[in-house]
Amino acid sequence: MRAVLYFTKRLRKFAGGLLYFHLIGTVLSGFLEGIGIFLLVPMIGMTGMADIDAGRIPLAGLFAPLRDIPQNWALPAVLGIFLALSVGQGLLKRSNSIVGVKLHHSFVNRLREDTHRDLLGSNWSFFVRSRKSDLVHSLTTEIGKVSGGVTHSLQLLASLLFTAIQIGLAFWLSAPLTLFVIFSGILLVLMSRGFVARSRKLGSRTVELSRQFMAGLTDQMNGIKDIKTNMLEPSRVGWLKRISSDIYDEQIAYAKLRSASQFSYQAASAVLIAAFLLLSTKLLHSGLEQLVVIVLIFSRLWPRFSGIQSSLEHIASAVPSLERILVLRQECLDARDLRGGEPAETDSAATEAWRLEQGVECRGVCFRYRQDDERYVLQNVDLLFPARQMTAIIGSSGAGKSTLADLVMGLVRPERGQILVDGVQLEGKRLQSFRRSIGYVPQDPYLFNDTIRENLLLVNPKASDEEIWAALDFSASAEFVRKLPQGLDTPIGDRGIRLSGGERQRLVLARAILRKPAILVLDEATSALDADNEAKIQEAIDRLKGTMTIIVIAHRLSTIRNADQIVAVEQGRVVRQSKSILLAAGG
Ligand SMILES: Nc1ncnc2c1ncn2[C@@H]1O[C@H](COP(=O)(O)OP(=O)(O)OP(=O)(O)O)[C@@H](O)[C@H]1O
Repeated sequence: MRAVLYFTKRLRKFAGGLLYFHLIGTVLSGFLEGIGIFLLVPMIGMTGMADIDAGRIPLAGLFAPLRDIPQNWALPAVLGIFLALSVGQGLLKRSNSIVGVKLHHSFVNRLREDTHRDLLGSNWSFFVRSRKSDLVHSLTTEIGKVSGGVTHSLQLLASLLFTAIQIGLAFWLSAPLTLFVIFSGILLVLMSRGFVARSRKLGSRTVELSRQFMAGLTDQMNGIKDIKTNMLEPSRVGWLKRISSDIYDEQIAYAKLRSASQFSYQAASAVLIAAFLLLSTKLLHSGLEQLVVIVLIFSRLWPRFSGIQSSLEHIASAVPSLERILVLRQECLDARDLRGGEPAETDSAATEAWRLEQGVECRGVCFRYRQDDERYVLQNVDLLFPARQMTAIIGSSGAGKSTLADLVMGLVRPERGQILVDGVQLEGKRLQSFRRSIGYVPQDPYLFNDTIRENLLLVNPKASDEEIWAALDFSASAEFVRKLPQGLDTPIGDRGIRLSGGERQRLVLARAILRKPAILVLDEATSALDADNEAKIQEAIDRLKGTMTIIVIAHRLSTIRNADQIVAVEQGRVVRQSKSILLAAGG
């Protein structure tokens, strides 16, 4: 019931009056549904066409004027009223169902957009510890399940309202019989609590299985080259077979549960209707007309009970997905990127780029990825990256070079110590502004499945073609882009798969430069390049010296030769900062 309340509260907050409008529309439409048939008996009775004691039927008085209609017009008049009621109900149902679909989808869209925004607002550490496929799964499959929960919550609310009205009407017809049915209904609800609990359990299992499924498939697609080269296809086929069989078992279990619940309802209905007829004829001596009306009402009311039960089962199976989304959103809020509470600015124009005047300083910085890690990745780092100078960071693999760059860029925060930019610790908007002024080329550059132009414009949507070609020239990519059949408008495939590693690296470098950054961070950005292209980029970087702050993480001596400062990181500590010693050692 907590989930129903949650859905209802959210829906009410989101849709306001429209929710009530929709619910009333649904109730009215449900109420009118079949009312034509229900009223046929009193209407025909009132025309005098059949010998029915209309006086014993409620609402019959409404049709008294039918008595005055000439006999041969009576049937067309009755059928006309029946037709008008049925068509009116159909039109109401149609427009109301459209309102319902709009309400439902706009609510789900809002939930997805909010969750997505919360995700994007989370800090880098959050992404480091999360499985990406789980996040995609939450935004797709789990929100899809929540969407089903919303539909059933709307149906449930309408059913409850409708049932309440029908019960009122039934009470008016016969209080003892209504009490009997309500009592049976309550008994049934109590009996079927087990079904709801089991639906919820199965819902949790579904979520887990589909997460595993998506994670496995994502891994497989990302590592398809390794799979092919190592001939791992049979093991992957086996994996899919196993998980498909688990999903099959779980789906069958759910189908069995639902059919068992429906069967018990059907059986209980048959018993109830038999007992009900016996009670009304033998004990209460109800007349035929009254009995017909009561049977008609309960034949409409009873399916509602089973509808309520079915909705509760559906909602229960959607609850684990909803809970996962709520937990995820809370985790995102706890891992907000920017301290001070405000979410990341989505409008890039809203924050001015930072102009670095003095430099970025690490003061007693200690960092580890997890609080329970014994070892710190970086320990007591004291270091200044002076503005408009080039600093090279060297060190063995795993020494902490990339982590140091992440700290400088404000992607992760030190556990102890401070990162000062121009002498101040950055928070909120100032941190955003600083981030906007960084051009970054990672070790494993990412390109989107789009054209070269779109990939470049991502960081500077207003860049002209001239600026784009200048950036391509800088990164020694202009030549290969010109040779492509569609030039700048060439699609580059998933993660830029249609380009070579070196071409991808050069494009990402062009993208970083197009941003006109105040700080350029290159994390082994030339590792995939041949000597010729590396030399060209080296020259270009040399030309940039003095115009921007450059931080280069490098293994090759050629990359660091022209650096103003060289920082050696070893096992999380900055051990050397002297350029002459290193260059002398390197020959
Ligand atoms: N996301 C992460 N979670 C946990 N530990 C991490 C994570 N990223 C890096 N580490 C650990 O932090 C240490 C430093 O990693 P880092 O990537 O900074 O090294 P690096 O000097 O850049 O290495 P390389 O030259 O191989 O890129 C390593 O021991 C690594 O295992």
